Amino acid sequence: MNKPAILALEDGSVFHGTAIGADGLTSGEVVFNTAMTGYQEILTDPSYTRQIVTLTYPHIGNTGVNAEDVESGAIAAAGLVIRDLPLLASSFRSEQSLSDYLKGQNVLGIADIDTRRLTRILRDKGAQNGAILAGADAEGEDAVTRALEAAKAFPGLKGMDLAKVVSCQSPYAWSEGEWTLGQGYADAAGPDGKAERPFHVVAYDYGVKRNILRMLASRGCRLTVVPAQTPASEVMALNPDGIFLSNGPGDPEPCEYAITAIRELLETGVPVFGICLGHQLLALASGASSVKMKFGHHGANHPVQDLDSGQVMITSQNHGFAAEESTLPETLRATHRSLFDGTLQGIERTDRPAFSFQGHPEASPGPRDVAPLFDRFVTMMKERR
Ligand SMILES: NC(=O)CC[C@H](N)C(=O)O
Repeated sequence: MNKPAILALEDGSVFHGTAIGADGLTSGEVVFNTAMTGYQEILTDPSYTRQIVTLTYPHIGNTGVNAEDVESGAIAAAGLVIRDLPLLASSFRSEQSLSDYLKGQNVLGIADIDTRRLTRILRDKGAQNGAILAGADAEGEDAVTRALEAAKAFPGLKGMDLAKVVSCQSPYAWSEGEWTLGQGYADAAGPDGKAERPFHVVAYDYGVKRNILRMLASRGCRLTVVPAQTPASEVMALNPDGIFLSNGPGDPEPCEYAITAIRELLETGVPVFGICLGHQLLALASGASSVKMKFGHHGANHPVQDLDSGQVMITSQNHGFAAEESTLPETLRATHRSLFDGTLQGIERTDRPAFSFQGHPEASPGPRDVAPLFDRFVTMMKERR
């Protein structure tokens, strides 16, 4: 039997639907993602911590879920909102239904609501704080009032430091990702899987997605992943060839520990590469400012222009904050811009081997246009030798 669920937004909007995950209450910032594929990667992307994600593609769950397509150890999103959950999951890779997956991880989901109406609200008014009530909690005369109260009680992501909350507790080595791509290997040895990977990269885990680590490993990087609050001195003691700044949830501005460490690391001249939150943190550490966007970028087909070559790339995106181009200091140069709204998508330091990208070059929802950015990082490490 179908169980009821309610989604409420801080603006007073209420949606009645069906519970497809765990019972109970969840709150967070409600955002919409326009990708047609990749719901499992989206749910497990740590950048979605404290966000309730609605997917604009109407049928979600068609291919079930499997143990391979996760970007982290567990679902990170605070809840899922969809139009329609198919009755049957059909794929040779499917191990579980989306509904059982949500329930097994105690994550709430709501289906059978008008996600187009919801998305219009989020586009017009901006991302909204919201709440889902599901199961017995969504019953009773006061259920709507309770949902609205929970939506209004969520403090919002502005000012929220979540990178250190989702980060790993202690350093670990990462080697998954077959070393197949040429750029990384020392001149004599090919990527035969026997030679030692030539570059040691220390990767800050602000909420890192696993495919980023695989992309680096497949280019000949040995990785040491370190907690978000690791001081610069400890990173330098590991003798890195390069430093990677990961994606992650929340507002970059309160991450003082990261901004301070990055500032110190930039002084050493070791190559630095940042993605998404890591990009925003590189900007802040270099003296630029960040802003909260109206509804952000969450999708898999966003056109981004390389300002040097003029080339337009189709990119995967997931961010609600942005480094502001008008605040870039002399030492930072804009390298990429979104063709949707003109916001900054890439920067490089003019005085240091450091660059970053706002979108997700590791995601491959079809297009792989931005993957060469990883090669650029490897080339930088090679050149520094
Ligand atoms: N994917 C990310 O790293 C997101 C960065 C940041 N939390 C934002 O929303 O802008």
